[in-house]
Amino acid sequence: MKAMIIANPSSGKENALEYIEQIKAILKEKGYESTVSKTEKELDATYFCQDACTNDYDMVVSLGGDGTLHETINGLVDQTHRPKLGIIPLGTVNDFARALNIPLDPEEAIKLLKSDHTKKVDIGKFNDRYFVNIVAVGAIAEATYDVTPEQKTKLGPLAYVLEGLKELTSNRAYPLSIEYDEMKWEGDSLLFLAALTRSTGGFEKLTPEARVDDGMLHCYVIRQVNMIRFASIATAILKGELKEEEDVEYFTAKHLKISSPDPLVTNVDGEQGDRLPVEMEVKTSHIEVVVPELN
Ligand SMILES: Nc1ncnc2c1ncn2[C@@H]1O[C@H](COP(=O)(O)OP(=O)(O)OP(=O)(O)O)[C@@H](O)[C@H]1O
Repeated sequence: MKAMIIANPSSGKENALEYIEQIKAILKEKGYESTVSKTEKELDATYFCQDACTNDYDMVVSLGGDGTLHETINGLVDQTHRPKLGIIPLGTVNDFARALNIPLDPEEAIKLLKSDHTKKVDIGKFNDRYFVNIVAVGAIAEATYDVTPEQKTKLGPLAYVLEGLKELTSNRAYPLSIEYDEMKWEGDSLLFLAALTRSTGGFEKLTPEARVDDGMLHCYVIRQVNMIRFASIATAILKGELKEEEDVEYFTAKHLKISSPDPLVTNVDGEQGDRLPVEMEVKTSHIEVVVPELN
């Protein structure tokens, strides 16, 4: 069997290469011959992964942060032969690893590669690219670009949450039109979220209803509210009860289109995405990931 290790030397603490021998040794025990592909720039992970698919590799291991993982998955999704995916998280947020209960300690995640336990997970299509965790539209989505690399290193996921909350309190709402399955929602919204997993933005309670393999986008629309109501929504987020709030519309969808008269930018798995209008759908149980047995 053949495995490709896609390693981003610049991820996290810039120590990806220190783990390569350990990964190779574990994969060898499992009967894999490994090739190492080191990324040098944006999209390298996507091209490497596409090569692994067309050359019939049996497994691809992403060794890096969410950016590397995202690029790797984008290389997998459209292929007919899709190798199993192993994830060694080295980044700051590691949302997808959290959602799948993959250890955040790289050494522990490497040991997990021995496991025969896998899970087929949903992938979201967003215009002509893919996402695994969450799409956000509104003030919080715009805010995540203000997080500096220093803040990210010091505060980790909290940096996004703090920036996001700061922006939300500015109480800027945007007119949104959301067509989902056979339904439609229109109104002014502070924030729209479409989540595939329960771990989003480094927060394990933001979207607790979402499961990685339920074939659904879990959507939350926060309406324009006054500061008192906003405080109640912020508390609900911390308790994992966002959908219970009266100013929050919650629905699930397999397919949706979202538009606005304002040229709003989107945030897709923590990175800047296309401006509205955008279209999303779910590819159900599309990628097989090595996970711990408790999944
Ligand atoms: N050798 C390299 N040097 C610099 N950047 C690279 C290199 N190889 C890939 N990249 C780019 O670095 C981006 C960020 O990588 P990644 O998300 O893995 O690390 P990170 O930023 O430390 O993680 P996180 O975002 O979770 O904190 C990737 O999306 C990729 O485009």
